[in-house]
Amino acid sequence: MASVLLSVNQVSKSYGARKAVDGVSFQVQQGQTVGLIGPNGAGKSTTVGMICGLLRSDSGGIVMDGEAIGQGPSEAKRKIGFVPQDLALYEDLSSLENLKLFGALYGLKGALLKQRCEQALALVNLADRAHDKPSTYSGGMKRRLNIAAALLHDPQMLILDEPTVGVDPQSRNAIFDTLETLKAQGRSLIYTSHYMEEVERLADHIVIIDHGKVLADETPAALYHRLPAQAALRAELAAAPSAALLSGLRALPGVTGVQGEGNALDIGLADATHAPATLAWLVEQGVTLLHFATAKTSLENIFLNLTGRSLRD
Ligand SMILES: Nc1ncnc2c1ncn2[C@@H]1O[C@H](COP(=O)(O)OP(=O)(O)OP(=O)(O)O)[C@@H](O)[C@H]1O
Repeated sequence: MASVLLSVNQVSKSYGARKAVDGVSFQVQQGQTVGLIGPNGAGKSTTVGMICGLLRSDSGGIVMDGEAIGQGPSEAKRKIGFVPQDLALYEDLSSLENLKLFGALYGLKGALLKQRCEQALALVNLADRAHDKPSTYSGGMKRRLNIAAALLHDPQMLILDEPTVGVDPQSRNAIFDTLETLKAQGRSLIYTSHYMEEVERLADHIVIIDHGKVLADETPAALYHRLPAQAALRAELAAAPSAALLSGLRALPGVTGVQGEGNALDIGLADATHAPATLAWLVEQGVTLLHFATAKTSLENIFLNLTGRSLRD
């Protein structure tokens, strides 16, 4: 069984009277990828800021690989690489020179510094642009350079705060490819997002946070099981469904909800295996189906389900 690498224990932090993080606890296992998801202002950045030791918590504690994260430099902090939302880059220097500066801050020098810079640039697919200035980069390329900078000291865990904000879809895929490679290398990852599909793509575990509190801390599969409908059957009928048809549908096994609008029917199913019998029942009732499709319910709905609000406005 994997061992615990990071343990966040009941941490809280207020800014003046505003409680930004309120008793947050979760763990990250060795090699695990955790997606920290919540709407704007939920407390994600404050939480990762405390994990990296950039912000001091008011109460609670954080333990990285057996050592408490505190103030000042420590071995525990060196095991973490942090990719903030914005990183100050020297626009007059090339990317390689920027990385050399960052590496020097970690005490790297000589052949090792050169090797780490080259490895990091190759990993984020910027080797061919190493001698260009970041000012000539797209938003996505700058973000990838940020990731390279966080990897120079070879951290066990990489923490990324909203790595895809302001990034075009192609660069977003490149960032995910990089994260997949890091994951395959056995590194632990934490990344924050307010897009469930992004979190689902890579995370072994999802921590949902809202108003500074953890609402769920589970595998994606376990979260799916919390949804009342895990699949949807959408059908377009030749005529608008009658009230009797709608109530008959609602009584069928596996049907968790039915909505009719005009000639369209949206049927929630506990899982997709109930789709054939539901369709057969409709045909038995003499309904003419013009079109139908099944779809997996999006995990995006889980936030709505937990809070009654959607993840984004
Ligand atoms: N330096 C600060 N001073 C005062 N309030 C702050 C500060 N930083 C964050 N906050 C407040 O704390 C709460 C949590 O903010 P935080 O940035 O941690 O959330 P977030 O989930 O990362 O949101 P976002 O996705 O918008 O970055 C918000 O209400 C925010 O306004």
